[in-house]
Amino acid sequence: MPGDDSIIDIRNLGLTFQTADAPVCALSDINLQIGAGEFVSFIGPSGCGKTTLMRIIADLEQPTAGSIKVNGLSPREARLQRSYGYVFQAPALYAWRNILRNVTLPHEIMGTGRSEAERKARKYLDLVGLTGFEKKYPWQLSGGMQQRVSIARALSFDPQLLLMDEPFGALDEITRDRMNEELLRIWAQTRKTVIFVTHSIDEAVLLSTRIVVMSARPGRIIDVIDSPLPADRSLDTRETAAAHELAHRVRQGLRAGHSYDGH
Ligand SMILES: Nc1ncnc2c1ncn2[C@@H]1O[C@H](COP(=O)(O)OP(=O)(O)OP(=O)(O)O)[C@@H](O)[C@H]1O
Repeated sequence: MPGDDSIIDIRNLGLTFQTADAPVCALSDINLQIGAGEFVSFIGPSGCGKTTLMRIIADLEQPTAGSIKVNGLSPREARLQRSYGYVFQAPALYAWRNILRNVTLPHEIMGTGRSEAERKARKYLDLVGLTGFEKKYPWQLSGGMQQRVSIARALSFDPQLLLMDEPFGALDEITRDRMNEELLRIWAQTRKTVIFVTHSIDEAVLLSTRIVVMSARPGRIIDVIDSPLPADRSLDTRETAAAHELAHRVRQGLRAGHSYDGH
């Protein structure tokens, strides 16, 4: 269990959006600590606040209750220190820049010298298996490959923490399986702390060391499950009895969470 060295420390956190008609309570009473090297997935019904929670961690939204620390810092300080990389559902690549230049862009903005930016970009493109594609443009790559570029870009600052918001949600199942394998490999190699949002029970089971099950709006934590699966995993791990049991518990949590729906 993570202690004071938590990468993420969330206490009694809530967020209510003030909208024109009525306040929208997106998150309520969230408590969670995440330690270094964990792979934590958030799973829950649409609209339960998963993206909002990621956005709070990334300093893109401000909580209206409670507190949050990222790497021991406020989200704003953590953002300024580039403590995390963010991978969105869509790859968000620039069509007019080739793959190498897409990864070097944030470094250029930060004022990193060109050769250093390229060295980093090449290193992380290699890690995600895209050596040889540096000169291609995004439209010349498949969806899975484009998402690998955005993972390389997120990793290229060598952040301790990787935030991934349904990164493979738009991919077909076969590509998604391959990306899951890739991510297992990258995680084993880099030991980043990963926070991962998904709608897929299979994906959460395969990848996570902990699974956080959330209820329908207002998003609350229904269950936090430590994975009993071995560290060394492959797609076949999903077929084991332990994985089936884990999936069953996630499903039960999701079902219980739905009873909050409509209050
Ligand atoms: N800026 C905003 N103003 C008002 N309401 C918002 C705002 N952003 C999000 N919401 C609402 O807060 C709730 C949580 O949204 P969020 O996108 O975090 O859910 P989610 O769990 O990520 O959903 P999905 O799985 O569909 O991506 C939703 O009901 C959404 O409509």
